[in-house]
Amino acid sequence: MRGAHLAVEGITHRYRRAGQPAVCDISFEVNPGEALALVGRSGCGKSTLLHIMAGLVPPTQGTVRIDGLSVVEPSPRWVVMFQQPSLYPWMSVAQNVALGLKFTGRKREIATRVPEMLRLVELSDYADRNVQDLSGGQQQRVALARSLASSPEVLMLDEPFSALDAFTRGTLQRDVRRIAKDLGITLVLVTHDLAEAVVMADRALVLATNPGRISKVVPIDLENRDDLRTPEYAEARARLAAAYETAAGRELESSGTGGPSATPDDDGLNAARPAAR
Ligand SMILES: Nc1ncnc2c1ncn2[C@@H]1O[C@H](COP(=O)(O)OP(=O)(O)OP(=O)(O)O)[C@@H](O)[C@H]1O
Repeated sequence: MRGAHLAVEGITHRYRRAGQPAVCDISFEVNPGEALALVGRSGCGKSTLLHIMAGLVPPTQGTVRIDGLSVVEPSPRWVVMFQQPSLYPWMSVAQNVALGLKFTGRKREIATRVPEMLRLVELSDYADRNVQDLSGGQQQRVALARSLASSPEVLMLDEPFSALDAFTRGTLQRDVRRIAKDLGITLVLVTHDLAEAVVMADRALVLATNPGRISKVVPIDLENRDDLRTPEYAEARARLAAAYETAAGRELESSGTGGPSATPDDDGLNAARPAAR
């Protein structure tokens, strides 16, 4: 597998024709194999942006390109995992993992790919179990194996671990990052959990609200993501928290409810929208 390059070019989206845009003039790129987090307060447009990037929602304006190809519909090359694993309860673990291959005409690969994917997510011993007998964390691992079976170049995650307990969440965060890095997959993660962004991402885009726009880009250069007690982790987390608060402060300001004043600090990203469409 190999990660794809992702280019988001001048995306604006309005759910209602005359309403305020949910996201406004957003441009950024993600490098092949990079892990990017989209963070920001509830309602800043993280999920809207991810759904547009996955081809689930057509944007009002702008383009998303994956390796130069315009995204206009979902594809097995770019897959999304949601908070709910959406498994078929009457099927076994292996049958659920095989579904993507079955629906995309790759039935012949099932015999080799499914055991391989189950090994990757450490569920080999559960292949024949009914998915209903699995814990929430194990079910998310099944969903992950199903997503990976079609050899995607981009894996998009929409708060996939938020329903899990802290320990299971921490293990899955590290495992998903490790698997994506091992396979070279480009990762895009939506989360409001700053610790999750620091553990999983190489870079975080912090969004401000009303309308959703990029407020700040925060690089997260951490050698060690297994030990969260290091000064490097604390420093990265503090930097991200400061950017998050600035974005939230601006949101308070622009909605006219007061709040801390903030200097514009968008790294020129929204202005630097590529001209090509
Ligand atoms: N289907 C929809 N129809 C109309 N408005 C919508 C729809 N989905 C989202 N919105 C609006 O678009 C804005 C952005 O919502 P979105 O769900 O993308 O934000 P978010 O940052 O992912 O929020 P959260 O963290 O709470 O999930 C919000 O104002 C929301 O009310």
